[in-house]
Amino acid sequence: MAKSIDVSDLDIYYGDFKAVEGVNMSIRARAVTAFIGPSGCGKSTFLRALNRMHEVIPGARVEGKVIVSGQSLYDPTVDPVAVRRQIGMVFQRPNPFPTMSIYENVLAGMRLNSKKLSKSDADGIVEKSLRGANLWNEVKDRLGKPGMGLSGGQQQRLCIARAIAVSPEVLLMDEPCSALDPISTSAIEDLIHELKSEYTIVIVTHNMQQAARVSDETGFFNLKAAGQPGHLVEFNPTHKMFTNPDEPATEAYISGRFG
Ligand SMILES: Nc1ncnc2c1ncn2[C@@H]1O[C@H](COP(=O)(O)OP(=O)(O)OP(=O)(O)O)[C@@H](O)[C@H]1O
Repeated sequence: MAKSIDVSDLDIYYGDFKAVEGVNMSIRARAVTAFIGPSGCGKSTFLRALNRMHEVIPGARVEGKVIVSGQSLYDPTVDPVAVRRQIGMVFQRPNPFPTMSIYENVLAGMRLNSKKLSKSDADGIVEKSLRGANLWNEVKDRLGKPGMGLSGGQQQRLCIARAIAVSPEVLLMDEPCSALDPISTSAIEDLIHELKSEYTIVIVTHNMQQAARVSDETGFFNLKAAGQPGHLVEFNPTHKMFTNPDEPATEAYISGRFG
């Protein structure tokens, strides 16, 4: 089931360095939320704090609250591995497992969850996930072939199929199209549009046209100065953000006057 995420007063650190400061935000279920902003303002850091991937870096930690449909993500009783299962992540570069077939790549997350699957259940999940990622028709006759043999755009859709195979509640995407050509980018954007009926999707993108095309809500992050923490300047419906933003800094960024 898609879940909403409420963030309050979130500070994010790498050791002593505060990378992101004071974020308050409500991310809606079954909607696409985009994060934009100049390089180094903490978009990826903030995204990784939403599924506890941030803390795998030694010395990294957060202060503040992240509530996922009523449950505190950083509560000491919460298992971070279970969180990462429920809140999946797709990365900038497609990263299928190099030694695995297309079929096994889709199931990799399920296998990690150590679920014993019957052949017919496994077949069903593979087909459903590949259909969900709009890849089924292109690969159905070569499921046993290596995932690495696909094009970049197909590999990224395979990674999305792998992420949705475990039925996550939220999908986090960190610049998922930055390594792709315009046609593959368009395929991923169409897919994001379809997936939002089932999932809560959060996407970091450098491409403002992409944010405008795919998202319902947009957060603009910025830095006050070099070496200072990044912060959320404005969070608004995407249409408003790109036509009539509240903050002059947002206006300057989206009109290309800096960043
Ligand atoms: N593993 C790390 N250890 C220490 N500092 C880090 C680490 N990763 C990121 N940072 C720092 O945290 C700040 C935010 O980085 P982050 O990658 O989140 O920004 P970003 O907005 O996603 O940038 P970009 O758009 O260039 O990807 C930067 O100052 C960066 O140098």
